[in-house]
Amino acid sequence: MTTPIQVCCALIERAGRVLIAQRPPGKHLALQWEFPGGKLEPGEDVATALHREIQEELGCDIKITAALSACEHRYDAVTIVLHPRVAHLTAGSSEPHPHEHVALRWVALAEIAEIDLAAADLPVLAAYRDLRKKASQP
Ligand SMILES: Nc1nc2c([nH]c(=O)n2[C@H]2C[C@H](O)[C@@H](COP(=O)(O)OP(=O)(O)OP(=O)(O)O)O2)c(=O)[nH]1
Repeated sequence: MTTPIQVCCALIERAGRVLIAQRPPGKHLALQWEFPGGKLEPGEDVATALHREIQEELGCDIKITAALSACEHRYDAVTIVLHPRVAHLTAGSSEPHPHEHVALRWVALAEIAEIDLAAADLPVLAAYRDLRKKASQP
């Protein structure tokens, strides 16, 4: 069995919505939607990798506000361990632009079920829904 690839991703929140990005054609999971992020480089921790990836992919700066549990997912060709973080854009950040994705969308949780999300992201989404539900309870 091959060693899993460590991948970080950010659930960037704004005004009750979360940013999702559509993967380019010709890559693994072509045209599916994901949370922006990417592979950790050797020796990198999740936060460092995520700040780097978000700068490279979207040209913006984030502040991480919460960590969700890591989830392992086995695709046919590769196994990944996804390390999700909840975040928001910093006050001085540029607007996100899709440098490496086909498209970006800010989606409400109520509409995200309709989106063709990468399979590894489904448990991430469930954990995020729980977090938001707990936060809204008195
Ligand atoms: N960034 C990201 N990758 C995800 C998510 N869900 C999911 O299954 N993946 C998979 C897709 C890829 O197989 C892997 C991440 O690889 P990537 O291709 O985005 O990584 P990278 O940005 O470092 O790109 P590259 O150097 O391989 O071109 O994790 C997600 O929400 N965000």
